[in-house]
Amino acid sequence: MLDSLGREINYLRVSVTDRCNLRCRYCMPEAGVELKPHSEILSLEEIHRIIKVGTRVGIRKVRLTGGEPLVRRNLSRLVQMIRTIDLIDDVAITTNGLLFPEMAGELKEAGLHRLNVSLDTMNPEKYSFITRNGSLKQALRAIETALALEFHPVKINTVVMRGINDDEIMDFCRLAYNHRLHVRFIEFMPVGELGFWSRDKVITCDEIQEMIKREYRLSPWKLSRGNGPAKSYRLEGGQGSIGFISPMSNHFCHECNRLRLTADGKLRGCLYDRTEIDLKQVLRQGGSDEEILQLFIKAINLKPNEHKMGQTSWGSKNRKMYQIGG
Ligand SMILES: Nc1nc2c(ncn2[C@@H]2O[C@H](COP(=O)(O)OP(=O)(O)OP(=O)(O)O)[C@@H](O)[C@H]2O)c(=O)[nH]1
Ligand SMILES: C[S@@+](CC[C@H](N)C(=O)[O-])C[C@H]1O[C@@H](n2cnc3c(N)ncnc32)[C@H](O)[C@@H]1O
Ligand code: SF4
Ligand code: SF4
Repeated sequence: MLDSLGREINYLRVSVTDRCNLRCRYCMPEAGVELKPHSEILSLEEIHRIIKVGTRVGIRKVRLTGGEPLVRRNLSRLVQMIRTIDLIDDVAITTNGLLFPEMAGELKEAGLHRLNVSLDTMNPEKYSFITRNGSLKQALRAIETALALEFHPVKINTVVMRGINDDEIMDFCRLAYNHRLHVRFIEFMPVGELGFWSRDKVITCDEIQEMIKREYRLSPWKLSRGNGPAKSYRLEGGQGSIGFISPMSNHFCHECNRLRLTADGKLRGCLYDRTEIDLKQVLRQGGSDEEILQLFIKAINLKPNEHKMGQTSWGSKNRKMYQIGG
């Protein structure tokens, strides 16, 4: 379905849990995280039903995210259930990867098409610092496993933060040059856990690209699956590719194609905008598919034209990134 700006909405990002096995500094507080009780979280059947109704407004692509999607019990079963919906042609997850090696086989069998692994550094101490105690070794094993099982494409999400990991930009390029990986450099957004964000930590994608161009020739590139908000390039002569996600310096709201479903059943038209539509209440009161469909249409009609990251602050009332799914 087209929204009021003529944007075709065909992508649903589903947060399957607000729990996580890491505590990244920019995303979650170290302690005192208020988690929703299980009864408030959508069941697999509820998620499946919502996605199925979503196909009637044109949803074709689903991403499972969180919190950490791999900590959700029976995630593979959910993938399998989503794959039974004929009109959905792309099922992906965004994950920190730590639990992936043990689950990779069952996810592949369930029909998962592809995954994006978040990795901000390849230095073990820094990884442990950013994630508050995560093991880099485990995250790297996830990437190796994904390549070995021939998930394609395997994307790496790297949030670039000045003074934290900007000295590793060329290392990430080398990773993409030497392996069949797609590394995306993401501008640091003032969303989520703002204590760690500051304007001077933001590095624009233009700056990053300038740096890379001194060493590599880039040619524009389109991936076979999932060309979300990233502008992608092949590194000439290399095996993989790189991409840039620039929500701060050059936002992509005019071509935004997505809705978000929170783990507790709220539909959001925008990562930044606080407006939410309660699907769970309608579902649990015995609402019909037609009623759910109308709420999808309402969410699409309420989608803002663009975010206001530069002008309004995130505010303590907004949800955290782990509650929305990134
Ligand atoms: N501002 C903004 N940032 C987004 C949006 N979607 C994703 N991002 C950010 O981009 C990064 C990568 O997101 P992913 O979860 O990998 O999803 P994607 O880029 O849509 O994935 P592909 O389908 O593989 O292209 C994350 O850091 C997100 O927070 C969005 O709609 N708006
Ligand atoms: C919230 S996480 C959820 C999925 C999974 N736990 C993971 O880390 O991949 C989704 C993505 O949002 C990104 N993210 C979180 N906070 C961000 C911020 N302030 N700016 C840019 N990206 C952010 C993370 O790096 C991650 O790639
Ligand atoms: S970015 Fe992902 S892995 Fe890190 S705390 Fe947030 S939800 Fe967890
Ligand atoms: S900030 Fe909102 S409108 Fe802009 S791309 Fe992201 S979700 Fe879409």
